[in-house]
Amino acid sequence: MSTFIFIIFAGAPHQRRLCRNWWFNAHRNWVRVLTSRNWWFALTPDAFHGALILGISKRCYTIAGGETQPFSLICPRPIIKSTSMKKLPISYEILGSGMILLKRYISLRDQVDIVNISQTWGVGPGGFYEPSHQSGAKLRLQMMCFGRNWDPITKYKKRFRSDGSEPPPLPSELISLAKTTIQDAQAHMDRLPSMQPDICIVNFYSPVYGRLGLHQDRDESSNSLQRGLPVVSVSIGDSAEFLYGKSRDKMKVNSVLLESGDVLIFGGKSRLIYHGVKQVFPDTAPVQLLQETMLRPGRLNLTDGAHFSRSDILGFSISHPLDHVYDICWSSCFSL
Ligand SMILES: O=C(O)CCC(=O)C(=O)O
Ligand SMILES: [Fe+2]
Repeated sequence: MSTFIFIIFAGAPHQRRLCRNWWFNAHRNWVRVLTSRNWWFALTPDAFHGALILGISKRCYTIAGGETQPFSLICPRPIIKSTSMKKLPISYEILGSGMILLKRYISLRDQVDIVNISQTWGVGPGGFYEPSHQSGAKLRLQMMCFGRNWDPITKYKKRFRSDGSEPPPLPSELISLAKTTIQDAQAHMDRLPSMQPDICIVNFYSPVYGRLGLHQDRDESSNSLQRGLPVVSVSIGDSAEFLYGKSRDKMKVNSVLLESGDVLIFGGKSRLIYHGVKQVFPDTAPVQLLQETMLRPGRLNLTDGAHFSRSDILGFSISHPLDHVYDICWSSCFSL
């Protein structure tokens, strides 16, 4: 179910966009005061000083919490606007040492499979939920984990979530995808270690409202971080503006567009880059993907990583010029 709001913003296109972004930000704490089957009235005292907003309740765009149903990636709806899948070939862009963006790397077929896998597990125990920061503020996304539980407060410390659920096992398709992607990336760049994933964080961002602040992925084992074992980040659905940089300084970060089917890898010297999602652009998902999956408006991101490295498991740490070769052997042990 989704929520459609009809509000007309006047002005030049950039003013309308600013206004719309502001409105979505200001209304994340909607208060529903009256509902019927298809209509509801929401009071928004924070932004409009008590103005009454009229909406039609269908729920795909529901961005505030309070739902009792598990969050579903699927939402049947007419596809009004969307982009058709570009017939451009796969290409790559090196964004830094150990950081590479593979454009259009994942085929439509595989994107559909990834949505279906995420949906199947996402509605079950250990599925999507809205995580909170220590302050109590909610992250502006839905999240679930495969393989190992991570959340912004307990990090990897707790095996079970506060609702008692355990993360589902990491699907073999996601393991193979991460490993193959790294192998392909290694053909284009040096100093990118191989990686055997044991964790995948799945995020879903609503358009306009969804975002993720600048952060480092640094809760994995110290061996994994020291060895720069890469993170493999897969984007599906609406496009996003992704920020990355050496520090949290917003003035110094770089920005790149992540589109459906793109894979971003950061390992080696870039393993601890600051990164975040600034915004998700509505109606930018490929129309074929929406037709085949009925994916709700927004962006799905899967971040695969290695919480443990080979050294953690073998109980010693190797630092050797041939580390790269060891890593390949180690990965092949797992793929047998
Ligand atoms: O959605 C993305 O592209 C980034 C996700 C991310 O950084 C994370 O889950 O740690
Ligand atoms: Fe991250």
